[in-house]
Amino acid sequence: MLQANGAEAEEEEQAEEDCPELVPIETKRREEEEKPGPGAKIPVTIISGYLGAGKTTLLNYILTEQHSKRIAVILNEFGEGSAVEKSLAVSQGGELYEEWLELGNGCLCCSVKDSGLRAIENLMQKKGKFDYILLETTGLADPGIVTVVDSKYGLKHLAEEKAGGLINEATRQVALADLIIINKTDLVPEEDLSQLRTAIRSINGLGKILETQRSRVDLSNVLDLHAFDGLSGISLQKKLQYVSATQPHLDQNIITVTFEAPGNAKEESLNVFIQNLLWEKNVRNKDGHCMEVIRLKGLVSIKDRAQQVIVQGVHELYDLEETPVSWDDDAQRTNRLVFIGKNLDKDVLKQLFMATVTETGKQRTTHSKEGQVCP
Ligand SMILES: Nc1nc2c(ncn2[C@@H]2O[C@H](COP(=O)(O)OP(=O)(O)OP(=O)(O)O)[C@@H](O)[C@H]2O)c(=O)[nH]1
Ligand SMILES: [Zn+2]
Repeated sequence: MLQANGAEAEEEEQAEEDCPELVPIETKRREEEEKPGPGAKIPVTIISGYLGAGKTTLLNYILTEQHSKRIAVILNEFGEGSAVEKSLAVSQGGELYEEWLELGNGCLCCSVKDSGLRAIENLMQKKGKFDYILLETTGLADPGIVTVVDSKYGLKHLAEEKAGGLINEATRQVALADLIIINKTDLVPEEDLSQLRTAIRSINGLGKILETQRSRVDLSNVLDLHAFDGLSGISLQKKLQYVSATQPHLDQNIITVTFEAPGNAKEESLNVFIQNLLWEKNVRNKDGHCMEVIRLKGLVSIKDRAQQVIVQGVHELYDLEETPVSWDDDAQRTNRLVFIGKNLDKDVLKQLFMATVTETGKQRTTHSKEGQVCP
């Protein structure tokens, strides 16, 4: 997770291989901004989107808009060469600071892992505390993702075909998003907008969709994308309940599926289940195609744990996080999971989950056909 976490800060130094954890912000928060919930975590929002969709416009809007939040912004502009100069702007009490840092090319989790993370750490130490960190990027990202889609070219980008049946970048960005901003609505008639909306919703049944001009969005929608989740398992439970399963729309075949399975999950087995999906990629649908999960989100009940646990997954990265919310009584204990990805089959996933993860299930170790390995 890309969030500051006091306990992990020291380990971070040694565990260079692991994905990043930001340094702790031990300074006291301003009282009027004191929020409930555990520790001083800084939400990281990542702004992705196709070239020219309006990411910079959104960042500029956020930085110039009146708000009482202290926000650090890292611009991850496109450029040539193996190391690209990134502009880093910091809005603090209305003033704007700028810095430059070097991030290696490649997907965000790798970039942030090395120099990017260090730059953020330095920044935090130098400038003190921030309420939010925003990153603009076109690559892979951690939870807290805003994707800006161009009204005029969005459909075309979503339909782009990639060699070898790979998922195109635009679809991936929409699939990963917690918030999808359909920007430049001034450029297209309602009919086109409606088509784009349908295509986006068919890919991602979980994220919120907003429509804007000049990326002018209510900031409360952009900041704190996951604070809600972390503070209240109950709210997430409600939210997940209303997630719509989707039907494939464009050729990309990325859909959202969701299921609920009552009972307790065995933590060990849950990890194996998730790792088979995200790491081994050896879970097949009824046609024998390997499922490819881009985004995973859920609220689970883990055996011997009083609190509700949130599952967050983005590509190979995933994370189980305890919420402050307890299960009221045992009858209420249930697991609700949402998957966004390719070749997904709800029935197969649910059966596998019930058979291998929940307490009552019969033991079954793997779901892959023998001798066949998923790519
Ligand atoms: N017509 C119209 N143009 C817009 C809107 N929002 C942004 N633009 C324009 O679109 C262009 C690209 O916007 P940027 O914010 O630079 O897009 P970006 O996603 O940061 O682009 P890259 O960093 O190159 O990927 C600029 O010329 C903006 O002025 C909008 O709502 N309507
Ligand atoms: Zn990576």
